[in-house]
Amino acid sequence: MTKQRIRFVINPISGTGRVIKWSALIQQYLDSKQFDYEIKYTSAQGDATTLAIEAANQNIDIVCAVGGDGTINEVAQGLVNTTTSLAILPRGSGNGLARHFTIPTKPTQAILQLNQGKVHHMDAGLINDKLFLCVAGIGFDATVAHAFDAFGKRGLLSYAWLSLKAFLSYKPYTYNIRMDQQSIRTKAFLLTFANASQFGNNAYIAPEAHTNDGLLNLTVIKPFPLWATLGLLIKTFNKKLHLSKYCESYTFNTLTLQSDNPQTHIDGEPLLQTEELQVQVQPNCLKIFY
Ligand SMILES: Nc1ncnc2c1ncn2[C@@H]1O[C@H](COP(=O)(O)OP(=O)(O)OP(=O)(O)O)[C@@H](O)[C@H]1O
Repeated sequence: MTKQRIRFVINPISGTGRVIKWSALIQQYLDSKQFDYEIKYTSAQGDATTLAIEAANQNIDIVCAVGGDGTINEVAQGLVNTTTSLAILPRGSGNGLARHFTIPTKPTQAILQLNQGKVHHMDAGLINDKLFLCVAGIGFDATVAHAFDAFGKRGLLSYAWLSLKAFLSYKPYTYNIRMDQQSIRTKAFLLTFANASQFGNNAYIAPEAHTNDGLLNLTVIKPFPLWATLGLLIKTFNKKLHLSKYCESYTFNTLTLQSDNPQTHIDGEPLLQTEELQVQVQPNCLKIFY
């Protein structure tokens, strides 16, 4: 059997909490009969893309992103439309894409799962020419992503605190959307463009989204009364959000959106945009190994 070559691209600053000794764990648990591997570390933003492009040029079979959705996104940027597959060892705060593919969040189990991995094909999304793999959006979640970025302190507690603070003063915007053949004008609490089903932490914003259907999903959460908040949260974690009367769900190939809201996010990373948003699916553009 020919061995597969894996390049691990580790973002040493991803995640919070204890330091994980990836190199020792990979040596111990990755099946050396199946794989030859090398480990590279990022030292700045953008490095993961450079390391992934280099690996694809060397026909390395798999580049495994070790980090959060930001690192995965950077690796994927280097692998789209190549024969090299993306793999994931999750080490972020939300791990939306990894959880979508039921990749374990425990390091040892995630490495052991690589030993059973197979290649699958997936779509991605483009939002104003920037790649997203999991979700991108505008509205409340983007406001929180911007606040989180500016806050400086990471972790779930900071995220929960900033979400609560933003929620108490949030004013919904009006959006003009042109989606394939359909036009919608709507006020919304948030709009999410989803390739995969969740934001991270098993918060299913688009429970019906599939990464291999050649389509993106749009979830529109309409403004809702305060008393409906708990029910919406419960539905989000129970994969039932699409059944709420405050939620509208669509699938699309291409979409343009105009609004006065300048704050968007891509896979949870904040993005400021002034022009209109253009979102489109990139069908079957990436191989993923899990
Ligand atoms: N060595 C480095 N030093 C500082 N920043 C880095 C380094 N390597 C990568 N980065 C940047 O770190 C950012 C955050 O990475 P990542 O998303 O993996 O972690 P996270 O923020 O902890 O996870 P999550 O997105 O799930 O919250 C990325 O935008 C990446 O460009």
